[in-house]
Amino acid sequence: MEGKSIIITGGATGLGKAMAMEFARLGADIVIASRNLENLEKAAKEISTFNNKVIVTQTDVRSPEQVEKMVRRAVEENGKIDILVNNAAGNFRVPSLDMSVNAWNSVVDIVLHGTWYCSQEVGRQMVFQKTGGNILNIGSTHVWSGNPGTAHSTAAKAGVLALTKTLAVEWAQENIRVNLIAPGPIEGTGAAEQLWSTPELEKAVLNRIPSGRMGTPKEVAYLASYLVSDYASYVTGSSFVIDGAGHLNKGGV
Ligand SMILES: CCC/C=C/C(=O)SCCNC(=O)CCNC(=O)[C@H](O)C(C)(C)COP(=O)([O-])OP(=O)([O-])OC[C@H]1O[C@@H](n2cnc3c(N)ncnc32)[C@H](O)[C@@H]1OP(=O)([O-])[O-]
Ligand SMILES: NC(=O)C1=CN([C@@H]2O[C@H](COP(=O)(O)OP(=O)(O)OC[C@H]3O[C@@H](n4cnc5c(N)ncnc54)[C@H](OP(=O)(O)O)[C@@H]3O)[C@@H](O)[C@H]2O)C=CC1
Repeated sequence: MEGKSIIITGGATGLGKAMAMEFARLGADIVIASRNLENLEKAAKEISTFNNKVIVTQTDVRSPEQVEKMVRRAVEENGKIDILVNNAAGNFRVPSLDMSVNAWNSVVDIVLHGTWYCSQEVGRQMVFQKTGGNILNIGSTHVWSGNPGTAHSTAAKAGVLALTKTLAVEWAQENIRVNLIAPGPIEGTGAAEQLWSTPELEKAVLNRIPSGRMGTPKEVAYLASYLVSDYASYVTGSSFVIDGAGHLNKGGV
């Protein structure tokens, strides 16, 4: 990944930071973008221990104007963009019958609209550069299993999966690959705080995973590294589940 210029939204925490660290270890220049500047600066310090360039940009992916600024900044600093990881997301548990309009909009705006704004802006830049490139979206296994209590996130992630396939076909001639990683529960991340914050919830989540444990952020980062690298040069329009077989039926009666 030497010399590659990579934007990771939500790159200051959880899976985003783990991917940023791994891409940096492999030699890439990193731009991390999210809302909390303090988190961004703290993460940048850690990511720059690999002697690569790390830029932070305070960006709310729900704003097309802020996304445009983020892309302009990345191009000014690094001269180009090779890879975009659409990782930023919001999620919380709320019964569907009680969900407010704002609660629905807030999550769908971050997950689906934010992914679209970033993809379109970066896609335009990659076409302008005539370099090709690739986009990696972070989805969720909930798209296939459903997940009571997170209708907003699950529906938005399904939109992201459909967008992945559509853009992969539309932009294949531009040599832009578009893929998706669908993680199951990963330990020590924002999802843990939002979705299994009590011991009872955590136990219920663990119970559904045949491998008997949650994944780690590093395991997701290793898969991401493969997908954005040239080892995956013929892989596009695909989704990759990483969940210890959690989306499959465990068997038994
Ligand atoms: C296997 C896992 C799969 C996927 C995992 C992940 O994605 S993990 C990723 C995990 N990481 C993250 O999620 C990190 C980022 N997450 C966040 O920043 C926030 O959770 C956010 C998504 C609410 C966005 O913030 P914001 O400042 O834009 O929003 P705001 O504060 O203005 O609220 C907007 C509306 O939502 C309402 N509402 C909020 N919480 C709850 C609740 N618990 N209950 C009910 N409702 C709730 C709130 O009341 C308001 O509606 P109202 O009252 O006006 O009708
Ligand atoms: N961890 C898990 O078990 C799973 C995670 N996923 C997916 O993995 C990805 C990472 O999740 P995880 O690491 O758990 O969670 P985190 O909460 O650690 O990461 C979410 C990141 O998104 C950023 N973000 C949220 N809203 C916005 C916004 N409006 N604009 C820009 N950035 C924003 C947050 O930063 P800030 O608040 O500062 O903006 C934060 O850094 C998400 O796409 C999630 O849906 C999917 C399945 C399982």
